Amino acid sequence: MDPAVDIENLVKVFRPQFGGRPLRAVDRVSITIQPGEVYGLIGPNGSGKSTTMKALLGLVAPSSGTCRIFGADSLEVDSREQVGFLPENPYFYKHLSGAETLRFYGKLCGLRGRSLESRVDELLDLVDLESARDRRLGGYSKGMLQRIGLAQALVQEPRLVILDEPTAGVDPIGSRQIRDLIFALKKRGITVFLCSHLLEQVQEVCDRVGIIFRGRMIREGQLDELLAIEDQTELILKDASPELLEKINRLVAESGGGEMIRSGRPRTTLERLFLRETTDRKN
Ligand SMILES: Nc1ncnc2c1ncn2[C@@H]1O[C@H](COP(=O)(O)OP(=O)(O)OP(=O)(O)O)[C@@H](O)[C@H]1O
Repeated sequence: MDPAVDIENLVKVFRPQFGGRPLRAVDRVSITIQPGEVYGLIGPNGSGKSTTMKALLGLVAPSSGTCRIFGADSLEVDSREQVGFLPENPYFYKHLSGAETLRFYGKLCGLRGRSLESRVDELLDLVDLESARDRRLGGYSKGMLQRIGLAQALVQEPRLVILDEPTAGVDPIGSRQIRDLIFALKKRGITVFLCSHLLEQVQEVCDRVGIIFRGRMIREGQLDELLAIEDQTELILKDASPELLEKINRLVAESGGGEMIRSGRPRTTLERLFLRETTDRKN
């Protein structure tokens, strides 16, 4: 099966219109995302996350390298058929209601009649905006707007959803709702490619993470592996008596009384890893 996302050696150089130095916004970035995975791209402001996503969507032409969606080159219009996109700053017609907005996008995707109406109902229910369906978007909160944006991205039942900062400007409760929606997408087998500055949320929802810094991918992997501290071992014991702990402290002896739940390396947090990789780095 083709990967959902296959970005190979992507380079994007922006050339200033009136002279000045060209900017290498993305520098030989490769990302492969398998169907059903939730992948998070993190990095400081201006590190090339949005440009990478736009190149994948065919909105920005790569200077070199290729981007493929389920095997189809991003420069071909057909590649976007299976993709839903929530941009960083989605624009909506403020005078339309939630239901009208989804109906509008549904029509653009070729839905009509009953199937359009039932899709609109289903999406409003999914993003928990059923009670606000007839209110104009001009009166929606930021969190509600992000959720209607997410519903819009799901109109044509995409197999891949690309979310550029889905929780930007959303309060913790709204962020939690969006996190739960991402879980719901994963449950349905939909591939999610997101970028976010909310590292705790990325840690919660993503299977794999890439850290991009000044256009380059500096770390990538399964969260478990990335967050493992290499030179330490952790023992988690259930019902361990003080005597047992003492024994363990003395010799790390065989347990006897307690039950070993898990042994492995303790985890750092994604936030600490991110800060270590980006702020301590000169280049
Ligand atoms: N159309 C453009 N023309 C010129 N430079 C651009 C253009 N789009 C992006 N850039 C530059 O490319 C670099 C990467 O920008 P990009 O938006 O991809 O970063 P980002 O990681 O998404 O940042 P943020 O977290 O702030 O959204 C930045 O220096 C930005 O100024």
